Amino acid sequence: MNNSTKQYKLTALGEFADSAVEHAYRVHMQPLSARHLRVALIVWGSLILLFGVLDLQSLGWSRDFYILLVCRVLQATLLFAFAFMLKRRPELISSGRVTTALEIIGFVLFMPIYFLRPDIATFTIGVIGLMLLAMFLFVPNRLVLTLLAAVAGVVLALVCIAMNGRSVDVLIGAFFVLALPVVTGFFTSQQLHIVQRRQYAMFNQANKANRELEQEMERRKLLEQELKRQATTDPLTGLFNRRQYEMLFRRERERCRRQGTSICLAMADLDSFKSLNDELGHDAGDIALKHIADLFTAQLREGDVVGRFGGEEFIILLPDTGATEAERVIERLRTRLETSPVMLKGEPRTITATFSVSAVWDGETDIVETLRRVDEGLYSGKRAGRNRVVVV
Ligand SMILES: Nc1nc2c(ncn2[C@@H]2O[C@H](COP(=O)(O)OP(=O)(O)OP(=O)(O)O)[C@@H](O)[C@H]2O)c(=O)[nH]1
Repeated sequence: MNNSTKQYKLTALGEFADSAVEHAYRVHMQPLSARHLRVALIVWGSLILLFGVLDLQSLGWSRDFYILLVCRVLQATLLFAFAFMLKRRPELISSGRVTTALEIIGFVLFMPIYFLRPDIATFTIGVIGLMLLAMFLFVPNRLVLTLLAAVAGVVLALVCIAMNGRSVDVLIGAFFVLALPVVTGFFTSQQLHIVQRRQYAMFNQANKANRELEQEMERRKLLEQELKRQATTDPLTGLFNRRQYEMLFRRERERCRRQGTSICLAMADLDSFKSLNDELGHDAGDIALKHIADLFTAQLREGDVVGRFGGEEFIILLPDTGATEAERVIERLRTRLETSPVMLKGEPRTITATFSVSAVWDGETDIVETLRRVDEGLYSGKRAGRNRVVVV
């Protein structure tokens, strides 16, 4: 038996064995049960009043008629009042105690008919039988409580018959007449309880499976985004990696070509970074790389694209920018780097870089061709003494 089957196990009385599940079920069913009960109460009260016409026919405006009328009006008022209350407070039915008390009071108030209308005694027993059956089928309540109210009704009826001096044979006959609807009602209602709870269990299981599926889809989406991020960015600086950069270059190159604007590519190679690593350690070198990545990103326009090409080399794509403007931007970047020391091991450390910048020429659709030229510029910048911008 798996967990879910165990959780929704049913007792012989058609309730969930797990009290928390049973409680949740009753709360779930409360609005519907309250509506059903309100209809049942209104029909029940109306029938009780309607049968007063029959009393009048046979008793006339007699004392007995008035006693019966008071009983009927009391009963109907009680039922209508409860139906009205249920509209505002449907939670009254969730424990079943109020409904059961009402059923027993209903039986008590019904019994005077048996004494005051001996002419229809057999008919009255039949009506009690019908009431018992209706109680099981139309009054939503816990099966065990309905059974309790029904037994109380049968005992009351039998006591009334006995008090009326009827023979044991009549008593036994009445017992069977009343027991039959109780047994029939009990087993029919039990099946209804079981079917409704099975539907509820299935509904909950389907909901749970849906929720799990949604969570799994969400998890996969996040995983996919994370994988994509890992595949496209450099883990240390968060900048685009080489593979992604090549794709972005082609896209921006094509966009600028369509719009008839220029596009420039620049590279920055940190100066003497090896000695920084050797002196302060690899971790300090990482902090410096991160600092430079943040500085470049902060200094450039939103449309500019910064990437890390591995090691201590950065690449900068400047879409919609001519060569003169690009040189100015890159020179500003170089100066800003030179004047923004980074704190390494508690000491400010100035880092410089050699830059090379070039316009992407017509016909250069692949980054490799432009890169070759920019790389040469970088090389000559290093040879010329570093910390400078070379335009190629
Ligand atoms: N901390 C750190 N260092 C790196 C990383 N990638 C590359 N480096 C280091 O960057 C240094 C690059 O050294 P070189 O290629 O000799 O260049 P350089 O010392 O900057 O000298 P020039 O470029 O000629 O000015 C090496 O020491 C690499 O280990 C990294 O991710 N983190």
